[in-house]
Amino acid sequence: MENQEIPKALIIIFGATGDLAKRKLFPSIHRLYQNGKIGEDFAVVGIGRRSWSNDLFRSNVRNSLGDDVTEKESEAFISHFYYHPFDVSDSASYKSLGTLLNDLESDYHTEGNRIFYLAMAPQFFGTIANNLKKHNLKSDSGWSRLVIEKPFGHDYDSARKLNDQITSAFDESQIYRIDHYLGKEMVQNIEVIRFANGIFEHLWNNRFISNVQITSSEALGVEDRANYYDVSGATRDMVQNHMLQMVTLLAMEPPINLNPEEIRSEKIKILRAIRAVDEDNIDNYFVRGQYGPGKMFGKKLRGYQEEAEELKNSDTETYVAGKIMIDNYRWAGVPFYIRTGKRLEKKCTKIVVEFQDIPLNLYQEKRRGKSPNLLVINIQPNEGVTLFLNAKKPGMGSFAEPIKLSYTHEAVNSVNTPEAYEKLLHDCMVGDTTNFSHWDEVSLSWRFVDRILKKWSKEEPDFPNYAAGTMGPQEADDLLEKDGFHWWPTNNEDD
Ligand SMILES: NC(=O)C1=CN([C@@H]2O[C@H](COP(=O)(O)OP(=O)(O)OC[C@H]3O[C@@H](n4cnc5c(N)ncnc54)[C@H](OP(=O)(O)O)[C@@H]3O)[C@@H](O)[C@H]2O)C=CC1
Ligand SMILES: O=C1O[C@H](COP(=O)(O)O)[C@@H](O)[C@H](O)[C@H]1O
Repeated sequence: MENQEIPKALIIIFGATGDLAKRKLFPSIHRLYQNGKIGEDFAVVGIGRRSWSNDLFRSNVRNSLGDDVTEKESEAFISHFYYHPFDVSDSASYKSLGTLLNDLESDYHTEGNRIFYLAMAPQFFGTIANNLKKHNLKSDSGWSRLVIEKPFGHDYDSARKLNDQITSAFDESQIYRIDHYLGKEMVQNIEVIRFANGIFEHLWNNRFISNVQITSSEALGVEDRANYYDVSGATRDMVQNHMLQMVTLLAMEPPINLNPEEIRSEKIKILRAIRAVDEDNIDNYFVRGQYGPGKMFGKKLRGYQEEAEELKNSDTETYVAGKIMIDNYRWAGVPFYIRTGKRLEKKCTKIVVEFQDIPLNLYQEKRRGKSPNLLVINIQPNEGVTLFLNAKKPGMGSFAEPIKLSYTHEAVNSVNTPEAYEKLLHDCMVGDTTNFSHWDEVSLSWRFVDRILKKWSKEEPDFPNYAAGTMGPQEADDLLEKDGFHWWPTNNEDD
């Protein structure tokens, strides 16, 4: 990791007229500017095919910042933005891009530092990386970094091919593969909660933990991303990346220090230890679903197949739940349950660590139902940690009742935590690769989900199998019930 001086760089965004740039990248760069994380020594070059002028590009950047930012505040910021239209498959156009970058480099004193941010469909990644190399756009004087958006491939083979293309132009150390969950405040907090608290780390194993549950539910449906989503599905869209990343952070051994290489090496060991389930056995570990018509807040909702013409008769899964077993000394026998899906009851990402009961619980008979100790890490929409304990029920007699100790992040920090993209962009500018995915992680994750997808591709699912606005198909509940567990609720008010 490099030192944390105010970074100076040119940021070249391929796909600057697109949705991601508008919704996430421009506002994040603005927050970095507003908060003094970047100074005046930066410029952004936007690339797309649309024949926009610098002025039109700047006014789009300005609009992306929302109404809370005044014209005066935005003026200085947008003056750092330049637009350079061309088709990225037109090799000759990279020459003029090079000239523009050299000019801006001297105007903005960026010392040769360049971030090439590929906010475009993956089929362009190889072409762009090759042209950047061929036309010497990688800097000789400063550093050059390539930021790549998901999806990183469609399966292991295509990811491997994509990686070969990129690594023929950039070293692994220059490649920053974005997984925006790794930029979320409470996902980053997993390591701190585990490794800075004696009370947890000593219990963090199969002798004291009975199971771990990770839920990432979305109330939104497929929206206007039918083309992308229908070839992806929930497994490629969420499990291969975000969900498995959270599993590795929860399960990894303490690294010898906090260097990116050490953390990565521990995460990779977990991915290698995840049980590779036989094809015949996959139904005992993973279930899939697709939403049908339903209701949310009294409003009727369409089913997935009715959301767009091209989704008619689709057998793409919009929901996945699974049991992941990590066959190593620490975790043997402890299921890590994951579930994620669209058009569920509510937007919620949370982790529940369920501790085993004590060998002889004197209050067992007097308790209503099961109330094991739970550590809940709330990732969104609320950020915080809750520990569920049992204490005496106030009043006569001696009965135990569950109580909770809660820490809500916003209440303590009062300011909004930075957006995931804001942190990740800053990490990239200071050369911190900790929260980006290494090829070894990506490849092992693909190998894991490929087995599941291969099995599913051979069978016709009985879709739809859950109503929009519910928490998913019955099969997901059965998955835990047969192990003697149940999903802990996602009610945010219970956190
Ligand atoms: N949007 C999101 O929330 C998220 C997006 N992503 C990923 O980010 C990437 C971009 O997504 P998104 O912004 O939604 O996509 P959009 O379709 O909104 O934007 C695509 C961008 O690519 C440009 N483009 C397309 N073809 C060419 C070409 N031949 N030459 C030059 N520019 C071209 C378009 O510019 P023009 O039309 O002017 O040519 C546009 O700026 C994708 O990989 C997506 O999976 C990842 C996570 C979330
Ligand atoms: O990567 C993706 O993530 C979003 C969910 O992200 P979140 O930060 O809102 O939890 C998901 O909607 C999208 O389909 C997927 O591509």
